[in-house]
Amino acid sequence: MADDALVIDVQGLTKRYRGRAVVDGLSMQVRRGEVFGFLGPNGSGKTTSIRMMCGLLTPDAGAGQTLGFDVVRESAAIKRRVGYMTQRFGLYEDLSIRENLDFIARVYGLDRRAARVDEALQRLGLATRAAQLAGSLSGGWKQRLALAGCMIHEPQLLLLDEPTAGVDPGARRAFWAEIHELASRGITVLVSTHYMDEAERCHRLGYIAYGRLLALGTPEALLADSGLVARVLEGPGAAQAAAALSAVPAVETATRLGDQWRLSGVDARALDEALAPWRGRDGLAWHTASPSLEELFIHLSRRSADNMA
Ligand SMILES: Nc1ncnc2c1ncn2[C@@H]1O[C@H](COP(=O)(O)OP(=O)(O)OP(=O)(O)O)[C@@H](O)[C@H]1O
Repeated sequence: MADDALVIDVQGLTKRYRGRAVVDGLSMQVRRGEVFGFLGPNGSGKTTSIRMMCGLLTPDAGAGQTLGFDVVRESAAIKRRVGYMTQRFGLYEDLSIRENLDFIARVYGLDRRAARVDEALQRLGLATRAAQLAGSLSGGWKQRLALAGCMIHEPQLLLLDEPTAGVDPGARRAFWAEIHELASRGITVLVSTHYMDEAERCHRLGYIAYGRLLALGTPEALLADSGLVARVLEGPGAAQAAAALSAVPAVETATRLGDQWRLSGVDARALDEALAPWRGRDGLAWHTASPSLEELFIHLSRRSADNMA
């Protein structure tokens, strides 16, 4: 497969449960080696979308290919080439680290089992602790072991469903360094997340709400296209001003960050007009700032709720 080959190319994927479309007409493409993130409120259809694209769930309508195979007719071939990690990690706590990896290798019916397990242990830096029970590992190490487990059959596509829930920032950084290392070797990664620090590490993001893909692009492009602006308020009067301004329609979010407050919205003029009467009151000062992904996320959530109302 060429470097710029499309690993995922789907059109109109739809899934219905009890007559309700939980994913409605999903069309998208993902290139080889891309780290693609799905964002969206709880229950918006992220997991269902990922599962349909990876042969784990049959769509009720739509068509397309993943890794060159038909998502409806050749789902078994796709499944064999996919590594899937859910937030529960799926480890056996009362088996050792080596036994967990060996078990997964057996389930996949792999050849060279012992060698593959040894390679995974070396890669993880866990060779000397191979006999330790998985249940005794810290959250960060459990996560790395789970990642090693879902890579043992050398999949070309990796699915990560909220992979860093409950893992500390240091372990998260190490995990993401590993994800990008895999991507640089040509492995494509689909990740669903509620964490903005994970979202900003993706090459591209898709925002899903009510089963529809409402925005798609790089984090930078999504922020630029949103038209959002932000203002940071400082000084003793900041809390009082932010409390009053949060009722102004142009203010979409008012967020406290320690002693500072951030306001965001799409109408820069209305935002500044609302702020103007507060200048200098109680030493209040403010400056412009780039909008954050969190502010973008809230903006998109509100907009989609308004459109669906
Ligand atoms: N097997 C099923 N039967 C019936 N409804 C389902 C089934 N699987 C998912 N759903 C519903 O489909 C909708 C989308 O679920 P999905 O798990 O794809 O959302 P999500 O965006 O991944 O959510 P979260 O962020 O909470 O993980 C939800 O309303 C869910 O209850």
